[in-house]
This record gives sequence, structure tokens and C-alpha cells, in this order.
Amino acid sequence: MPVIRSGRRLARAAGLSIVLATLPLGPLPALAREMPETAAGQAARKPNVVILATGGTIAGAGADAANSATYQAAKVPVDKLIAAVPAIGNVANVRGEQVFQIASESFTDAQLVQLAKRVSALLKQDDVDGVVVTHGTDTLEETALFLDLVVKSDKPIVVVGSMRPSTALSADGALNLLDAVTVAGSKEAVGKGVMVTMNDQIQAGRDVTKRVNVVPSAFSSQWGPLGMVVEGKTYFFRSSVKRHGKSSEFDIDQIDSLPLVAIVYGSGNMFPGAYTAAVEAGAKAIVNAGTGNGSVAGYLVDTLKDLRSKGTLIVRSSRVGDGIVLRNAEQPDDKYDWVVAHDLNPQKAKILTAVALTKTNDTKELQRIFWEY
Ligand SMILES: NC(=O)CC[C@H](N)C(=O)O
Repeated sequence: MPVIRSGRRLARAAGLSIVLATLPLGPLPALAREMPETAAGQAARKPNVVILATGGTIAGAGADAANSATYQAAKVPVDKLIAAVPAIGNVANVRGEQVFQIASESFTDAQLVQLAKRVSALLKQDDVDGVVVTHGTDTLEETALFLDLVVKSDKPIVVVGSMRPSTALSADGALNLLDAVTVAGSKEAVGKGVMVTMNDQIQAGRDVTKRVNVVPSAFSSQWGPLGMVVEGKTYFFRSSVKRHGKSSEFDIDQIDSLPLVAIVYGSGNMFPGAYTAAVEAGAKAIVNAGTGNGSVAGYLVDTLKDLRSKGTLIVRSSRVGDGIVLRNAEQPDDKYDWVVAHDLNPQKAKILTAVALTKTNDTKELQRIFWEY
């Protein structure tokens, strides 16, 4: 079998695919068998993938193999990450750039913008077929959605992390990274939006969320994964219908900063200061991570109406995380001029709100954006 495969590849490179396609499977023609496959020829057919490293557990190191939760994130530089997975060289020509070396809870909007600009610039290059971003898992879902919204390219972008440091037993980073490079270099991934490869699965960056804090199967989406990577092959079963990449109206080349958006977490026994303090600190919008249907306590409604009348945007999401928040369910959004976050959880709603506010603060437009992205 290896001989047959290598012969096919060789024939394709030599422009013989039509001839080969008409041949039955079986012994190869003498020409394909005898021509040696050069390293340069192999490299020419492999996709070029750039790995942008930002830190996180995938670059973490612990004192002992038993340390799966106690370790230091953001320690291992990108060249070592790549060198630790030699199989990457079989699927792509890779090079790495160290963009940051931080835990992802320390990401700010400034870093999101800087990272997205770099991804965008790289994907404009003819010699780059895809980009992988290694990332801490805590805010990976925010970065994945942000890139999905603002990088106007159909080339694959894969954001990847790990739940265990490389020093731990059953470390998951090496396979997650290999899968990320495989997807970033695959033709089937073109136009699919930003993806996340964790635990053998390919998730939509828009949908995926971290649901468990300590296991390799931490990431999932209420709409299911897009596919899987098994033994180095990508298998897609669905794709997102939401606007992203080239079909997005947002472009990181036009964005230099993001407005401040705050999340206020709903519970029993709330107090108005949680909302008013956010606005005093400069928040242009508040995502209400409300209970259930994105609910607002009766005794807080006047506070939120007042903030809206003075210009603060109110976006109702839900602390439940899954499901969809519908307009005028439990609260009269039309009357109060509030927006609903649809199926986006609070942290994702915060990202879309900030991106949308770079273009408009009209609530009808903002609501349209929440339906479409
Ligand atoms: N698994 C992880 O990557 C978590 C480590 C760290 N809190 C981060 O998000 O970067």
C-alpha cells in the first residue's frame, strides 16, 4: 500500500492524475514505480501552516507526571512545541511565531486585536494555506469567535489548546496540535470558519464552549461538533450556517480597538450597583447573564431601563449557557429597546457586542447582527 500511495502522489505531481484515474487499482505503471520521490517534491505538495503561539496549558509544564491540574501555563516556547510532535512534519510545512506567552484569562481586547491582525496578514500571503493558534483554554472560545467574525479569509484557522500540560500522564496537547495542523492544511476545512480541535473533534469556533475545567473532553457545543480527526484524516459531517470569514461584514483591518463591554451575572438577591458600576467604569454595553431565559429581576428593571435611556446597550443572554434567548420572552425587549443574544452564551455575546459596536449602536442593527452571526 505505501508504494501505491506514493506512486499516486508522484503521478499527481507530474500531472498524471487523469491517466492514473483510468487505471484499475493494482500494480503501478513502471514509470511511477521507478521515479524516486524527492524531498523537495514531497514538500511542494504539503500545505504551509503557520503556528501562532500564545501560551496556555498546551505550553504548560508541571513538576511531575502526576500534575494534571497543578502546573504553570505558558512556559514552553513555540519551537519546542513543534519539535515535540515530529509527525507534524508529515502533514504540513510548519513554522512558528511566539505572539504572546500568557495564560488565556490574561487576554485583553488589545491582545485579541493584535492576534487577529497577525492572522489576517498571514492568510493574505500566497505561501500560507492555514493558521493554527495555540491558546489557553479558559478564553479560547472568545478568541475563536472573535477570529471567526473579523478575519476576512476562507483559509482555515484552527485554535487549539490542551487540558493537560505536556509533562502530565496522558497529555492531550500533542495530538490536539497535530490535529490542528492537519485541519489547517486540509482542503475540506476551507470556508468552514474558525475551528477548534480538541479531544479528536473538530468544533465550530463560534459554537464551542469550555464546559468542564479538568478533563480532555472539556469542550463541546450545543449544536454538536463539525467532525473528527482520526489517524490524521479529517472527517466533516456538518458546517455552520452563520456568517463568518469572507461573508462577514467585519474586518480586523478596519478595527484597532474594541469598546468595553461588561457581563453582569444573574442570581437571586442582585443589586443595582453591579450594573451601574460597569457603566461608570466605561462599559458601552452590558451583557446580562440572566437566569433562565436571560431574565432580569423585577427590582432591577428600572435600573436597566434607565441605563438604556442614557445610551448603554443592554444585551440579554443567559447564565444557562445552552438554549436560545428569544425577544420579548419574560421581558418586553421591543418596549425597553433591549437586544437578545440568541444562542450565544454571555462571554460570546460580549465578543459579538463589542465587534458590532465598532460599526453601529442602532439596536435594530445590533439585533440583526445577533440573528446572523
Ligand atoms: N487548560 C488551560 O489551558 C488552562 C490554563 C490557563 N488558565 C489558560 O487558560 O491559559
